[in-house]
Amino acid sequence: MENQPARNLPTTTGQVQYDVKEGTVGHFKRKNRGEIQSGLTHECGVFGAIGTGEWPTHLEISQIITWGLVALQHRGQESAGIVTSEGTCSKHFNVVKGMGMVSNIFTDESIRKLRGSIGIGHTRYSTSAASEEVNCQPFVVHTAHGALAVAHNGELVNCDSLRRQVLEHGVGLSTHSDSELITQALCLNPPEGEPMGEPDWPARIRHFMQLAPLSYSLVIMLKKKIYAIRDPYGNRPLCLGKILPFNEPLSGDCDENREADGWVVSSESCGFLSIGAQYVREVYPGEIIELTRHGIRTIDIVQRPENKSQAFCIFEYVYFARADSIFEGQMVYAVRLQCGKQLAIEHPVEADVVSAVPESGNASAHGFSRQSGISFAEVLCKNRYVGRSFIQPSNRLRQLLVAKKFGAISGMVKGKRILLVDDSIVRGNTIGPIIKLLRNAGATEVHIRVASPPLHYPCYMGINIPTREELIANKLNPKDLAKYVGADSLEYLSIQGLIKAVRSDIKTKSTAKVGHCTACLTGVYPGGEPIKNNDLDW
Ligand SMILES: O=P(O)(O)OC[C@H]1O[C@H](OP(=O)(O)OP(=O)(O)O)[C@H](O)[C@@H]1O
Ligand SMILES: NC(=O)CC[C@H](N)C(=O)O
Ligand code: SF4
Ligand SMILES: [Mg+2]
Repeated sequence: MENQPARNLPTTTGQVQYDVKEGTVGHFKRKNRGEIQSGLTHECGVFGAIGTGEWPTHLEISQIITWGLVALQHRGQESAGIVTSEGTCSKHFNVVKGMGMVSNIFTDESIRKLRGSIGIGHTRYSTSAASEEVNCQPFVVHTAHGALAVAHNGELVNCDSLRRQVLEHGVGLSTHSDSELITQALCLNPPEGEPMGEPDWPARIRHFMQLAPLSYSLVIMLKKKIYAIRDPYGNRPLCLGKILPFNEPLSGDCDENREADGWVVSSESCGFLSIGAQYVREVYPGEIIELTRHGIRTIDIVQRPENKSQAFCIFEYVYFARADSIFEGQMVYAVRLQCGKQLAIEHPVEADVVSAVPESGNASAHGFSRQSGISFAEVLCKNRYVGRSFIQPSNRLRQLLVAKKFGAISGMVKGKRILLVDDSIVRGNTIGPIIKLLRNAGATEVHIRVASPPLHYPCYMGINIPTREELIANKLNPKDLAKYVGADSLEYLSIQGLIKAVRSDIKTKSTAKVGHCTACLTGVYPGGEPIKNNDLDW
């Protein structure tokens, strides 16, 4: 490992060097996570809100952020935090953070404590550093120019080398979190210096973005403003919403010039209507937006290296995002529907009923049903009180637990040939026990269709995709997997089919403006090849 080339920052050719070996930070990744999981675990959610006009604002900022985080709860359930500013003292922010779900941390009392006209929030699924109180976000640091709070979704691909750089500046870090590292890196003076000792935050942010190409969506709060930032590849989502005066209709087109009571910025738009906000647009890849009580403005759009494409995570469409969120001008639900239609074109089958593995498989199953003309029926009930991941010592117990998570609606199943759609197969823990359930309930045939291609490679950009060895597609081809899980047939959507479904309704066809990361499917990483290493701690 000592002999590895220096893994520093983007090279002049624009090649990103991914810190993939187990280093100081890597060692702490996934610490305390010995549980057996199914699926892809989620990523983080970030949220920010600001009142416009006179301060103190009449908006209930901390309540708005709490509801915003509740809507982003599916992105991370380990811990959450909110930091607010009253806009009067640059040394003091109000902070509430804790382990667990949003509704447990933010009680009426803690929401009251979070006074302010501006604030940011975070809900965490850890990818770098352990799931512990000390790593909860937003991170707050006190600089010579006042306090700074940062909430981060994503994972730095060059974390180790950036860490070394920051430490070389004499800065101490108190955790192994890449998000704390970002917070400290933002405090570095930009190379061009700063006028008269005043901080030039946009220059600092640009400097950080040049040091770290991937992967982040950030909300950064100062005493009186928020910066919303997406990495130049646009890998993680981030969008803008406008809080309209009470009683104004939220439907219809929204433009940035319409009068606003406040602004919100969020990983996903799914919670906007419930907080009285209207979806405006996405933050563009590389864009730095400043939100103040006077409104919003784009400060800069940091470009990618010339030969590199945009790389929005395609799995946001497949699985991570809530179906009622909007990305690239389209509803996630509509894309999943399209994936199901494409799947039916690629892998038709004779069956009596099309059904879904709830939740994420639902929309694709409806798409399959519409395309094939085979009617849709629910055949499984999901117990919402059984968690997504679980600790069990044996395969037998693990499989029994999956079975416990679902129940078969026998009346819909008995004597039927069932075509069952799921959004993804990762480790293969879920689908086998479900097939067994359906057969026990009297299904005569069970055919599996997967609305995404097989996963072959790990993700270095904020998603917990297991090691190659754990990914079932690296052990069994579709035919053998069908046999292994007890299906009559099993087929995946093709990579081209997924891309086609995702892009079919995107207005612009310009390849400079549209691009998706498919690295976990293809092994082609957005910034270039990662340094290969077998000790991946994923
Ligand atoms: O092959 P495996 O490793 O077993 O994982 C695949 C399953 O995990 C996910 O479901 P999950 O229950 O996490 O979430 P959902 O309710 O959103 O579908 C995904 O939707 C698949 O159903
Ligand atoms: N899933 C995420 O986006 C995690 C953000 C950050 N890397 C952390 O571990 O806290
Ligand atoms: S590797 Fe997969 S999960 Fe990770 S960002 Fe790319 S598409 Fe998303
Ligand atoms: Mg599922």
